[in-house]
Amino acid sequence: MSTQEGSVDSDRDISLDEATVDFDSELLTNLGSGLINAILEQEPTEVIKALVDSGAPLWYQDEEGLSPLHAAVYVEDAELVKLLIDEGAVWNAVDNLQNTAADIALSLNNQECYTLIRDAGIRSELLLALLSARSTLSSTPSSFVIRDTDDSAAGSTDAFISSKLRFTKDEFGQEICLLKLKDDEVGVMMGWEREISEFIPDTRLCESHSNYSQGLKILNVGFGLGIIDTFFQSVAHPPSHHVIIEPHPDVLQHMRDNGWYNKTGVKILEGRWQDFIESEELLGFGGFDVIYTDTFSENYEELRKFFGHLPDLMDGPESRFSFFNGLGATNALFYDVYTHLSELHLAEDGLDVDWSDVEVGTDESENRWGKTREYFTLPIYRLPVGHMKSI
Ligand SMILES: C[S@@+](CC[C@H](N)C(=O)[O-])C[C@H]1O[C@@H](n2cnc3c(N)ncnc32)[C@H](O)[C@@H]1O
Repeated sequence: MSTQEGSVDSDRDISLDEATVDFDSELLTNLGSGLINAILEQEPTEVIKALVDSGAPLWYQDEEGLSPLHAAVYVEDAELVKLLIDEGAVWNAVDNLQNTAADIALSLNNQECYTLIRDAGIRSELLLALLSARSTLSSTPSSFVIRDTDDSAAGSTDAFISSKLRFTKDEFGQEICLLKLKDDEVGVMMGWEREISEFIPDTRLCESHSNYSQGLKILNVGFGLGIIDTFFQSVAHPPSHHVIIEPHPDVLQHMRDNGWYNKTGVKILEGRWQDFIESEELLGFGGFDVIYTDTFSENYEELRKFFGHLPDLMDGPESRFSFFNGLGATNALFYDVYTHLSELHLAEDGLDVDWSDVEVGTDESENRWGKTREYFTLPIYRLPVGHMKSI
């Protein structure tokens, strides 16, 4: 066969392949839109099931981003929602307005549909966490929490630590810390979080502890603006030991400039928590009464690893643990799934969690923090306080 003949044959192969792909995608589009229409027209469940069995794709989304699951929620058919989930519907697909099917259920005040989808999300994320712990599973479209592939300074610790930070004051005189990201600056720690931090040390973590009057042993991971550490220092009975783990050179310099290295009882461990977690330098304190962590640039997988070290770090059943519960906080469903996921994972590590709702989205603060609050757009912050389960 000549080279020329060969290229004619391969050209024909390519166009045959293209024709097959076109045919397949047209078929799938027809099946997908047929399924969505059948759901919206409230055809009997058996008809819908037959369409799914004959290959109608549950992942299909029409021009408006509507999926079969969105459609089932629009017609408020909980039985169908369950069927589609059991058949593999994508629980976290968003339409063109960025609404998941569960968001639609919330807006319709349909608790049953919402809970079915939320629980599917929790199951899916739990499974992915398990698989990811056992293998080198990479991110999948249905995982939003377990693996975060953001390698910018906002999502990667390495990039974050080598980025420049700017400590400044905003127009209202509040101290803020900004991180340079390409042409933009992102808030690493913003004043609005004070509302959350203020709530933590006195009431939840410190005052009710039986060692409070003799000075608690406190561990904080991630100094940031030092809001939480300042609160820990300002309680009526200051900590006997106050360990702060912080890796960023600009933050460490800021701590130096503000006298943190000279405070009584304060020990600064320069590095990441991963560098110290099994070290004598940290474990030598012999168990902490209060532990808090908020590392900004790490994903849930890292937080989950930190949870696993808590039994070694906590002094006993009276010790308390809290963390900045901010992952998934741009969407009510994702935040709910993430909150449940962390509760289940903490339970595996032997901790019970009490949750308190803190209002952070008053109209005034909404305008006040504008773009800098884009990573937490919900009106309610769910504050966790964990205790070791007593045996
Ligand atoms: C959002 S700020 C913490 C804010 C703090 N809770 C406050 O009250 O101001 C996050 C901090 O975590 C630090 N950080 C990031 N990765 C870390 C890691 N692996 N170990 C310890 N600290 C880390 C950052 O340098 C930053 O100072």
